[in-house]
Amino acid sequence: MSHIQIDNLTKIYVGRRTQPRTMHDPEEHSGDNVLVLNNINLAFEEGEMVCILGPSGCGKSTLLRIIAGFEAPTYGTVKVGGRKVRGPSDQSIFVFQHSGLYPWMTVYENVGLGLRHIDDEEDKHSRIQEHVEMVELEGFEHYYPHQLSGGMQRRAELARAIAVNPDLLIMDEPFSGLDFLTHMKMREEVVNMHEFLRKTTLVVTHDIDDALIMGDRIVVLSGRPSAIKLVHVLDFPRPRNFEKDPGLSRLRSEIFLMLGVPYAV
Ligand SMILES: Nc1ncnc2c1ncn2[C@@H]1O[C@H](COP(=O)(O)OP(=O)(O)OP(=O)(O)O)[C@@H](O)[C@H]1O
Repeated sequence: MSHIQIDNLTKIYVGRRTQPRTMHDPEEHSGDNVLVLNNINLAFEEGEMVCILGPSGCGKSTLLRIIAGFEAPTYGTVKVGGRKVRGPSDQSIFVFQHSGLYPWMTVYENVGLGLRHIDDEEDKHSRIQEHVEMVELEGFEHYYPHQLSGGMQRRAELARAIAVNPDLLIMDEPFSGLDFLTHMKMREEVVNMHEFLRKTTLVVTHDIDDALIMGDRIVVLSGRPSAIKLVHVLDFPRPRNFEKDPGLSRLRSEIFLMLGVPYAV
């Protein structure tokens, strides 16, 4: 059984109607309704990292929010671990596009947020510390988010997400807004962390290179209403390098082309 099973998923955002509905005016095209996801069928396996690409506004974030239980599908079902998703769960942790750290809490407190249920203070402390160290933030435990760089904030957020030991990690544009070098470093850290922890991880990204360097598989969505354009297993050896791997480089050009850019930059 797949870890995540998505069957016939359709999402329509319902807007204000300007005209009464008629027989020839199906719901998905009426009024200001927006058909975002159109009959998506996908399965994600336990422990794999899948990167989801697609043009802006095609519904990538919507898909993640539905899998995380923040939004309900209009039609179809999403199951995680064999159970139908009916709302957010502690086992599916969402890392947002922009820092979701609580500004009034220190790094230590933010990382410990999901561990409040642990009564044994020593155990709790060692779990927080272990995850702070995993993202190389030791020494910054008592800093507040505004005292950290953008990259450090993302690392703290990652530590907070992983500390609760979720079954599923969902990341929406995890590197957006980071400078180039921090982006590269964070990407490497996420890949290393995934190699080590093997959590099922879904990453939405605009960045084709990120998807090809990180993913065990990629899913490419078409423009809205989104349907699946490509599902591709990335069995290229790691660490991946476009210059040294002509197959990877060729696939990169194909995906650029698929997304409307006829030349890879
Ligand atoms: N709550 C909402 N109500 C109405 N429409 C929405 C809502 N959320 C998203 N949409 C619409 O759904 C479409 C898909 O949005 P979504 O954010 O999922 O796309 P995306 O592929 O993640 O975009 P981007 O890559 O630009 O972040 C957009 O047209 C957006 O306007």
